[in-house]
Amino acid sequence: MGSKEKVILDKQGIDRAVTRITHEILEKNKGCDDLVLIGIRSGGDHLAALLRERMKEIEGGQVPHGAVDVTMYRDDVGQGAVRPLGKTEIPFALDNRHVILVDEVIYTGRTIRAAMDALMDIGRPSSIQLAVLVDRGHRELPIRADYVGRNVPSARDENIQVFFDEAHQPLEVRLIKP
Ligand SMILES: O=P(O)(O)OC[C@H]1O[C@H](OP(=O)(O)OP(=O)(O)O)[C@H](O)[C@@H]1O
Ligand SMILES: O=c1cc[nH]c(=O)[nH]1
Repeated sequence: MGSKEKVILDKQGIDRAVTRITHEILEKNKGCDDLVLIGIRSGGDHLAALLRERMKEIEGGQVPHGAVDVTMYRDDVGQGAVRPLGKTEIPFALDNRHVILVDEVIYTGRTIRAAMDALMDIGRPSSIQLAVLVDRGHRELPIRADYVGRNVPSARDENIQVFFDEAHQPLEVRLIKP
């Protein structure tokens, strides 16, 4: 790791944040009966899988888990090469369910706007709630997260990256200075 990088959350810190967020989701929704978890590719789906596991440990229920690729819904889709990060895979109905949308980092909010449009094309959920591991500020749209692992004040030219191992388990979150 270079001197321009700083670890914001290590494995244990991520684990604690995921556990806390899971409890907050279960508290707010009075359990997991009507929930579905949708992760945004490519890292949000790994975090959604982790939340699903944690919910099973705490509550015993199996929450449906899907993934959304937002590439074609992005507002900059016409401005460069389009590189889908994976497929949208939601093999269940969203109607009348509470969707927990999951992503690694929220910054401008544009990815979340795209994800909400993608989901609304698929069904009509009762609600969409947003869980992120890191909120780094600098929103450009009126969007906020309902569940946040860590708020990290950042400069616009910095970058925050979540690293995963080969089994898609989160390893650490780093702030990278230019
Ligand atoms: O709020 P925003 O300004 O839209 O930024 C947040 C998005 O940026 C990152 O994805 P990125 O586009 O870097 O792709 P990645 O998931 O492959 O890292 C992150 O995972 C979020 O999806
Ligand atoms: O710092 C940032 C900004 C957008 N997306 C990220 O993953 N990190």
